[in-house]
Amino acid sequence: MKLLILDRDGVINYDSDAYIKSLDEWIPLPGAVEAIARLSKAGWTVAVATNQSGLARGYYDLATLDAMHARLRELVAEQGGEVGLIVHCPHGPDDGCTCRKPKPGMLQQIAAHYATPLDGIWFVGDSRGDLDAALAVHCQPVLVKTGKGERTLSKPLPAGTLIFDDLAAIADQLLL
Ligand SMILES: O=P(O)(O)OC[C@@H](O)[C@H]1O[C@@H](OP(=O)(O)O)[C@@H](O)[C@@H](O)[C@@H]1O
Ligand SMILES: [Mg+2]
Ligand SMILES: [Zn+2]
Repeated sequence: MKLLILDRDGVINYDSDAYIKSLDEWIPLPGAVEAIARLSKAGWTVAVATNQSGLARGYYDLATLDAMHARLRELVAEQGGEVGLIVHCPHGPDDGCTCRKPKPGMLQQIAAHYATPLDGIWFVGDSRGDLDAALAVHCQPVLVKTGKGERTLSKPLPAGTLIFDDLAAIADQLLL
């Protein structure tokens, strides 16, 4: 199965150290919507695994998060593509959940949904926790330089991590 799993903030849309707290703050990165559409039109399933501790922190509610994801789906659909399963972790760092990256719970949830193994599946993120979540379930860790990617790149990376400028470059590579 051609499955690609993406982190959201810093990969699909701009991220902020102040969190993405409203639909207005949710702004796609250049080329990201087009990249998802190109991939899905070429037969790829593009799923999303995103930490959303802002919910636990009370910065925004589930309706706002859902509106962001509806906007993403709408924009990709306008380009003739579609977005697969979007899974989020609503918990805070101290909640001890199994889904907050770097734990791999969301990746496992996506694999179960599509009844497919995760080995070698690319998981694209901008933070070290994304890369560690990938490694925990034998996904291929992929770092983009957008969002917190440059910050992540300033420290040693897990061996074998693939590095790309942005999601558009990843689509170019996968669609070669
Ligand atoms: O990159 P993904 O997983 O899609 O989402 C990250 C967001 O949930 C937020 O995660 C927070 O980390 P803490 O949850 O406070 O550790 C901070 O890094 C914020 O800047 C960021 O917007
Ligand atoms: Mg991120
Ligand atoms: Zn969680």
